[in-house]
Amino acid sequence: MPAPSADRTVAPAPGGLAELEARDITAWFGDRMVLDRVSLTMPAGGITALIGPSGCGKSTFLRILNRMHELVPSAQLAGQVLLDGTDIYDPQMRLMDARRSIGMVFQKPNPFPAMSIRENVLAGLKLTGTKASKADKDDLVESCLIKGGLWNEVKDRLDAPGGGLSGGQQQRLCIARSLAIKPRVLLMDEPCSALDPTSTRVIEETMLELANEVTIVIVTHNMQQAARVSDTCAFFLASQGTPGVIVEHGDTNAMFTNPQDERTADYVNGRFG
Ligand SMILES: Nc1ncnc2c1ncn2[C@@H]1O[C@H](COP(=O)(O)OP(=O)(O)OP(=O)(O)O)[C@@H](O)[C@H]1O
Repeated sequence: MPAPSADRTVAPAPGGLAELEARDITAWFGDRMVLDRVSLTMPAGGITALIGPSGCGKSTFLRILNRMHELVPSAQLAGQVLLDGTDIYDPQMRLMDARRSIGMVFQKPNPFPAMSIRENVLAGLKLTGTKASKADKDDLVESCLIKGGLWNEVKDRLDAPGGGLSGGQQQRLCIARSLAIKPRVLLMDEPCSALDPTSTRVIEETMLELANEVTIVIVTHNMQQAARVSDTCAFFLASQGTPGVIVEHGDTNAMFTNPQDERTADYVNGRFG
């Protein structure tokens, strides 16, 4: 269980909770279009789940939301991603600022294995050139590990290597590391798919607590997980080699109990995918 957020919490990011809006996102790898004019608003302080069968473009869409798509040499993109109204692709916006505001947690936990737990949490400060006193760093390590739901398990061994933790603990360490640079949005690409049910439950509880201070977008193949954690949901589909589109989006409860599109009903009820 994540420790209850007591006296010390991660201070809200400057600017507070942020809405993320994707407008008319079209994406290509080489000549191949993989997303076709996808628009989606991800509400501030909410958890939005991206669901859909394999290959429909969910991860590509997620990576576009913090400018990771452009790391692939053949990748191209059209459209806008607005963080509280500011386009993260605007030439005035520095790449570092976009990535700093919009953090990412990956499918496979990727702590720096030889670095200590403490150094892992603080790694983002180094990368972003942020200076902090020893006392501030101690506070930050503690508050981020509390928020990541890991503090109680590691508080007596902060100098032990991050690679010595279990898979679930490593993933929570990665969440704590992301929080240390105070992102306004946290993107999570199947964060529990490599974890056992107990670790999955702890991460889900952590997410529900974090949503008070950071907007969350999660890609998941697990329909129960989408139903448990998300407030809103978007169903992606790429039928027969066509680019991915959003077939339906909206309130998660409504999409699971009363989907408007037959294809959504078939997918959420496990009839394909
Ligand atoms: N680096 C890449 N180079 C070329 N094509 C890619 C690359 N990454 C993804 N694709 C293609 O883009 C399409 C969308 O892939 P993407 O990984 O976004 O789908 P997904 O819905 O996240 O799938 P999954 O659920 O299996 O992770 C797929 O057809 C995939 O083959």
